[in-house]
Amino acid sequence: MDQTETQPRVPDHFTGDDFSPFRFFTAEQWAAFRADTPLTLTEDEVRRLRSLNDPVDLDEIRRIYLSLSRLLSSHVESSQLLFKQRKQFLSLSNVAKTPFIIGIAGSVAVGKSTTARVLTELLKRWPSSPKVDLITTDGFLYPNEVLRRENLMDRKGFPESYDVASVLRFLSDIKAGQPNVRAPCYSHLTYDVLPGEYIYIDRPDILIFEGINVLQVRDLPEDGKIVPFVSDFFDFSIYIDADEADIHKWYVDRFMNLRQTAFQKPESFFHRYAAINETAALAIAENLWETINLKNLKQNILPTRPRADLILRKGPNHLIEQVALRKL
Ligand SMILES: Nc1ncnc2c1ncn2[C@@H]1O[C@H](COP(=O)(O)OP(=O)(O)O)[C@@H](O)[C@H]1O
Ligand SMILES: CC(C)(COP(=O)(O)O)[C@@H](O)C(=O)NCCC(=O)O
Repeated sequence: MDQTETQPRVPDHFTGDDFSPFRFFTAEQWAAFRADTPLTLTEDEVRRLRSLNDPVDLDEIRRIYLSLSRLLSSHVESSQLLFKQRKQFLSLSNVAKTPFIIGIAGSVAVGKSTTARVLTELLKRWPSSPKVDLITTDGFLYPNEVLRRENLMDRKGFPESYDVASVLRFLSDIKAGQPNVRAPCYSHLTYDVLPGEYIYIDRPDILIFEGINVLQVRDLPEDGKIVPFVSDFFDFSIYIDADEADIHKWYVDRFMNLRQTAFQKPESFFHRYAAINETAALAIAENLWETINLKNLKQNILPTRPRADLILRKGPNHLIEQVALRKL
């Protein structure tokens, strides 16, 4: 039996009732919360920040992202105040600054990278000019060599394909205020972790941590050992949501589009799919979606949606139509 059939049904948070832990807004209602937040990005900059096939434009920044930026600003301010008060309470003088960590979760191909890059730029442009860094979790995937050895190549993106201990070490060092904490890098072109390549994160004010499984809850070890979850390190979390049929279409469209671009490069892992005919390529994309990414969405990603502080729900055209904000 397909394992997904045994999973509990995920409640649909967009039917919102009095008992829901979320408040629900249409994109238009949400846009009003922007108040006097200034627009600090240009159309050209947004074009450069968005991923292939993502139509996000300045209207979407005005409608959705400025209110989100304002909300995040109040969360960051409150957490800085709490940090100061806690320092006074404990009579501490020399404590390292703790970065505010924002987790961004959602399916493969839902547009997490665009949201993460747009938010990084908007937050950097706050009047306080905070240092904002962005890390994607794909760098923490095991290298293909290990995945092949463990027979996990068709489980890429599933919890067992990540070096979770490394993720936890990274986040714990970041939260401890360590300087130059390194994170490994991933290439979508070679479809592998880049050996010996790292990005160094040096005491940012805000870290955006983006990846499909960042809200995952793991099984507790039977030996009673205490293990943190990745999301224990988050101060705020966002889940990017859309209908399964829409994400499926975006994944397949992007794959077909990549055939004309990235796959043309000889070093692309998918180079062989640039040469085959369209029908055969379509069948490959459908198969990758069905057997890996959809399975992962149903089994591991969608069940984490209710754990987010904010859910951004997209319509078929990739634009955000509804926003759900966790009640305090
Ligand atoms: N095979 C690929 N070759 C090149 N780029 C890719 C490939 N697959 C995905 N990407 C790019 O990698 C980024 C991350 O994609 P993904 O993990 O699906 O998350 P999301 O679409 O939610 O940002 C996107 O910018 C996407 O365009
Ligand atoms: C690398 C990914 C698992 C995404 O990882 P993330 O950045 O969210 O950690 C995904 O893009 C992927 O490669 N999925 C495997 C199936 C496929 O090739 O689409």
